[in-house]
Amino acid sequence: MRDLSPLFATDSVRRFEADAIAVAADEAVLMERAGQAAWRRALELWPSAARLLVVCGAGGNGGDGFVFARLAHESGRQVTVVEHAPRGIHHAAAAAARSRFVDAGGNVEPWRDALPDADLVVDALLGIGLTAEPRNDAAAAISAINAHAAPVLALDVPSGVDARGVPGEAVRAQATIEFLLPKAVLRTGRALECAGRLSCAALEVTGVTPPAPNALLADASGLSRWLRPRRSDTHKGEQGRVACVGGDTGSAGAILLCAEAAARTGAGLVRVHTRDAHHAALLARRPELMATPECEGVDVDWPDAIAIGPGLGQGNWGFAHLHRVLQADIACVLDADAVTIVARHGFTLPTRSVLTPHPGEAARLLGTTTNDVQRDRFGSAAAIADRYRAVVVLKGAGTIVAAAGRVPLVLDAGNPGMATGGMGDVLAGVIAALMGQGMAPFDAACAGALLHSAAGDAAAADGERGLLAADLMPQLRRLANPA
Ligand SMILES: NC(=O)C1=CN([C@@H]2O[C@H](COP(=O)(O)OP(=O)(O)OC[C@H]3O[C@@H](n4cnc5c(N)ncnc54)[C@H](OP(=O)(O)O)[C@@H]3O)[C@@H](O)[C@H]2O)[C@@H](O)CC1
Ligand SMILES: [K+]
Repeated sequence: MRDLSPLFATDSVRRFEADAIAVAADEAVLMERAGQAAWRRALELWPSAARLLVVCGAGGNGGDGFVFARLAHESGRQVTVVEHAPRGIHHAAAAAARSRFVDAGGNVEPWRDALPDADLVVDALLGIGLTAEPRNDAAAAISAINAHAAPVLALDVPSGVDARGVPGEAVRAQATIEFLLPKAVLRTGRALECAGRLSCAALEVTGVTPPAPNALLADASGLSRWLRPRRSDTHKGEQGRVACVGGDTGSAGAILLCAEAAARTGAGLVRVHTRDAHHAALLARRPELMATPECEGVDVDWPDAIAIGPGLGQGNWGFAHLHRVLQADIACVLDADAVTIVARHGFTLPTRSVLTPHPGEAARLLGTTTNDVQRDRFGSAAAIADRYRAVVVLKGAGTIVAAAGRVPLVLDAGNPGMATGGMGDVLAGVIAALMGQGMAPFDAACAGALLHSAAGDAAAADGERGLLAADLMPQLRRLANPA
């Protein structure tokens, strides 16, 4: 079993930094080590970059940049520092780092609306001291970094990322080197896209207890934590009966994908509740499935878990099915239209519920905007979990699984090729199948979201563009059986 990697909120990093300064090393020492680690990283990633441009801000992040600049200058590189400090440098260690660079013969130019040519840009403008949208002057410097032709190495965070996400303009880096502890905020949403390749330098701090993690990062290697081989004497009744509810007229494909994914994730029996007109096509494609005549409705006593929502629609047909399911005390996954109906009517959910919203659906659940959700993905996932007393899988780059009282999981898996129709339907089937096999909702959501993203990555080996939801099926089967 591999452990999941701990991630930290910015205020936890701040507290750890304060402890480190009190116990292990003073701020200037940490800054020196940060600059050294960044310089080593630059040499590793861009060994032949001869002309280096370091954009330094007024705080500790700028100080790291000055250390970097001095080391690069001492190694014989051509270094220019562009300083963006309209209110001057008030940070003592940063001011000292600046003086050492200048004393070593380094060249500092003030920010003047444009940046000189270079082979590599180092972004040392803003670090974790940012607490709001960058002011106009800083936003202009960020835009100039983004417009530069050279690759960008960001120090600690891409400038413009704050503790919750990306409030406005932000640097889009090829790589980011974090200091002390890896940050949760950089593993999801727009901040993830801005960070590029991530690495973390621990700055040789010893004898200081790290804080409790604020999130856990999971990649495909974590699947074996949840998915164990089956007992040899098992039978299909033990592997879970899963009902998939959805596929109103014209949306048969959505519920077929959901049901097939449940079967490929090991559900013992899968029953589909959809329009009668869809049955022939459904059973022709997957004869292992069962389809219940519409007139019988959903038998909530039969399944061990239900996936409801794919292609459900928001009309009377879908509403009636959802209403029936929510009366029962059953493990259920609510996806797509089911999420929207729940948001609209404020239904109370069964105790074992998993909601799988994309950011737009999450905004409906919270009565806010998609931008607000993306601005603070961890906070939004937690707020939905609290409000609806459910496990939440907030989809999108760096999918988050959250539940009240649990440390959230964030996925280091998935790819842009998965932004296509039907992928969410597959996810709902996967999670329902795992709940049907006896997993608790939070574990099923974690394992299911990871399995789904890992299957998407495996399927994308043939190319992200043109990836279809159905391409995940063979990969789901393979990955659901880790060695
Ligand atoms: N953590 C660690 O262990 C270690 C941390 N270290 C490093 O220190 C960094 C943290 O340093 P920090 O606290 O000085 O903050 P930081 O990000 O440089 O920004 C401060 C400056 O930002 C500015 N500014 C603020 N808001 C703004 C706005 N809205 N819009 C525009 N500007 C705004 C404000 O400038 P001013 O308003 O004065 O012009 C202020 O002076 C950290 O990320 C890491 O790199 C390493 O050296 C060692 C180990
Ligand atoms: K930065």
